[in-house]
Amino acid sequence: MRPVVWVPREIHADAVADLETWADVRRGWGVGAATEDVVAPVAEGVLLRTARLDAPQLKRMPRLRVVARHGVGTDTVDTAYARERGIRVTTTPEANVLSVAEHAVALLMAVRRGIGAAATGTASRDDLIGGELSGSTLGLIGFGRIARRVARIGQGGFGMRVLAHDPGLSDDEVRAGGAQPLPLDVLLSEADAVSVHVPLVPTTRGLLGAEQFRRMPSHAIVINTSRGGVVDEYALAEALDAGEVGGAGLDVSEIEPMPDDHPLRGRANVVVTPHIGGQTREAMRRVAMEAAAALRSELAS
Ligand SMILES: O=C(O)[C@H](O)COP(=O)(O)O
Repeated sequence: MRPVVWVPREIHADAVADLETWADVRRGWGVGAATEDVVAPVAEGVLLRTARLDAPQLKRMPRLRVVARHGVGTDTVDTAYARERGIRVTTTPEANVLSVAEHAVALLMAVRRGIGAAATGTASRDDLIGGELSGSTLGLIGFGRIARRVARIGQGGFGMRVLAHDPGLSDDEVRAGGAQPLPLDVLLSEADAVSVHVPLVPTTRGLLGAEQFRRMPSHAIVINTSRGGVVDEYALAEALDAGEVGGAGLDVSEIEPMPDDHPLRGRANVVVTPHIGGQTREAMRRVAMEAAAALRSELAS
C-alpha cells in the first residue's frame, strides 16, 4: 500500500507530480481537497509550509513518521514532541538561500532609497532623498548560508564593509565567509544596516529590542527576513518614533500577515512584505522538490 502523504497548502506542481509516483497524495487545496479530519488519522507524511504543527495536532496523527518542512524554519513545529514520538522533521537548508538573500538586499535598497514611500505615488520628490549603499557598512546577525550570500552581494555589488556576529561560529569561520567577526554590541554601533539571519529559538526571541536599537546609529536600517519574533516589533516602532533608528524592511512579523493596525504599518521609512523572501519560481520549485525527496527517502519502500 502506498503511504498517505498530506500536502495541506499548494506547492510546486512538479513536486506534487513527483509525490504522486509513489505516494497516496491528499492535497489540502483545489477540487477534492482533503480535510484534516479525514487525513490526520491516516497520514504517514506531511509536506508542511509555514503553519503550526503542535503536539495536539501531532497527537491526531498516530501514523505520522515524517514532517517535511517546505523551507528551513522549524519554529512552527513541536520538534521536542516529534522527537519523543520518533517523527522525523526534515528541512530544505539550501533551496531558498538565493531568493531570501536577494530579498533581504531588495528590502535594504527599498528602505535606503525610500522606494516604499515613493511607490505610493503621493510622496513629494523633494522628500525622497535616499542614501547610497556603496561603501556603507552592513552588519549581519547570524552568519549561516543566507547571511553569507547577503555578504557576497553586499561586498561584490556595493563594496560594502561586512560585519557579522554568530556565537555558533569561530572568528576564523566568519572571516572565511568574508565578514569581520564582532561582538553584537560593537556590530550594532558600527553598522549602517543590520540584517537578521537566525532561526527563531528561545535564545533568539527578542534578540533586537529597545537596548539594541539604542546602540545603533540613528540612520541605521533594520532588515528582517528570518522570523518575526527575533525583532521586538513594538520596541522597533518606538525606536523609529524616537529617531533612534532610520528605517526597517520586514518580510516577517510575529503575526502574519502583519495586521493593518500594527504600529509598524503606514510608515514612510518601513517597507513590509508578506513573507515572500523564498517565494520565487526558482526557489519554490527547489524547496518543494527537496521536501518531496525527503519524504520519499523516509517513506518509499
Ligand atoms: O522556513 C522557510 O524557509 C521560509 O520561511 C519559507 O517557508 P514556507 O515556504 O514553508 O512558507
